[in-house]
Order: sequence, then C-alpha cells, then structure tokens
Amino acid sequence: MAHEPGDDGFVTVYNRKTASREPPLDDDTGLQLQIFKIIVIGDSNVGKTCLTYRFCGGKFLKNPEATIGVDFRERSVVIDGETVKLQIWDTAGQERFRKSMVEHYYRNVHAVIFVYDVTKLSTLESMPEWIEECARQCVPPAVPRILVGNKCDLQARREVPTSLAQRMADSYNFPLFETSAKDPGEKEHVDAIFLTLAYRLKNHKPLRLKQPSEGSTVHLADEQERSPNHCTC
Ligand SMILES: Nc1nc2c(ncn2[C@@H]2O[C@H](COP(=O)(O)OP(=O)(O)OP(=O)(O)O)[C@@H](O)[C@H]2O)c(=O)[nH]1
Repeated sequence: MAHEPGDDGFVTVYNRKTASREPPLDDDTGLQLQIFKIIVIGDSNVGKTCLTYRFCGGKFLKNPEATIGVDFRERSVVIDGETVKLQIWDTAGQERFRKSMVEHYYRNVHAVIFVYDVTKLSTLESMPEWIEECARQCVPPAVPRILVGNKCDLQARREVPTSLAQRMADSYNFPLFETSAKDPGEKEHVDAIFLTLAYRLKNHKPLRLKQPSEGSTVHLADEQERSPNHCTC
C-alpha cells in the first residue's frame, strides 16, 4: 500500500519518491548499524502491507491501498545486545504495479517472506510462482525464506488447512508461520516472525523454524537449511 510518512502515526521511512539516506550510526556505539533488507512477496490483497505495518508501526492499518512498486519501512531491534535495523520492502502484489521493479526487489536481499491468505486457496497455489521468480532473480539459496499464512482471525472463512501449507513449506524446507496482521492478540507473534529472521541474519546461522500444528508455539532449532532454488544465471 502506498503510504505517506506521518499518516496515522506510522513511519514509512522512505519510498520511491524520496532520496536514499546515508547508513545510520548506532547511538550507543557510534558504529554503523547492521541493516538487513527483507522483502515481503505474495499475491495482491494477502496482507503484506498490513503485516509490515503491524511490525513497524505496531498497529493494524485499516484502509490500505494497493501497493504501487514498493514501500519501505524499517524498525530497529536489539539482538543479543546489539541494535540491527530491519529494512522491510513491502512489494506490490499486482503485476501491473510491480513489473518494472522486480529486479530492485531482489537485489542484495537478506531474507524473503512469502505471504499467502489462509482464506484464499489460490494465494497458496500461486506460491511456487513467487518462489520461482525469487530463484530466477538469483537470490542465493542461503538467503532465508519463510512462508506466512495471514488472516488467521477469519477462521470461519479458512480455505487453507495448516496441513496443506505445511506440506508446501516442507517441500521447500521453509519454516511456516500462521498469523493475523489484524488480530491485536497476534501482535507479538508478528513481531516474533520478524525477530526470528533478525536473529538468524544477525548470527549468520542456518535456522529452521517449526510450527508443527495450528496455533502452536514456534520453535527455533538450528538445522541445516536446504533450498530447491538454484540460480541458473
Ligand atoms: N481479516 C483480516 N484482514 C486483513 C488482514 N491483513 C490484511 N487484511 C485486509 O486485507 C486487505 C489487503 O491488505 P493489504 O495489506 O493491502 O494487502 P497487500 O498484500 O499489501 O496487497 P497489494 O498491495 O495489492 O499487494 C485489506 O482490506 C486489509 O484490511 C488480517 O490479518 N485479517
């Protein structure tokens, strides 16, 4: 969703209209902050903007518009006593709003979050295409990828059973999370998803995340990551 800085108290740090900035320094150490670029990918309307807004702004965005190109948001988090900056690229799901931007999305990316909507089976079915696009853009297999099912607050309208999504996640060896950008009770879970990635990136560790059953705790375990995505470039 295209969102201007200051709207609704939410910080979109910069977007396609604004200039890039110098890398910031850590206030405490004076050293350059570690910045990790994380892109959020998936069909239009699955809730990519709302998820990134929830993480970076702490609230549910009530009336999002379709993202055009990309919106950037960022949040600093402390991992093992060190501050790292997560730069979240909220990408457009609609083809017409993304086609000229695709290469920029994937360039120098540190992690990829694939999002589907648990109330719309087609958004999970199209996941292999998004994963394939990521591979085509030469994102190295070692770059962590996770699968996120959003809109879990709409249980009565659920079309995607956890078991089905888990099978897909397993076939790519991605961790699976299910959550809701809307449900305030899921705020900490949304944070945990991004923080888990941050931990993984900060520590340069392969990390496998397991969510064995719906609504259960996410477990972290160090395991060797395997990805079927091989760069053919
Ligand atoms: N019930 C519910 N609705 C949600 C949730 N997340 C997003 N929505 C709604 O889903 C619609 C699409 O949300 P967006 O965040 O704009 O979706 P997007 O994936 O960024 O869409 P594009 O910008 O077109 O790619 C909006 O009407 C949101 O209010 C959620 O967790 N639960």
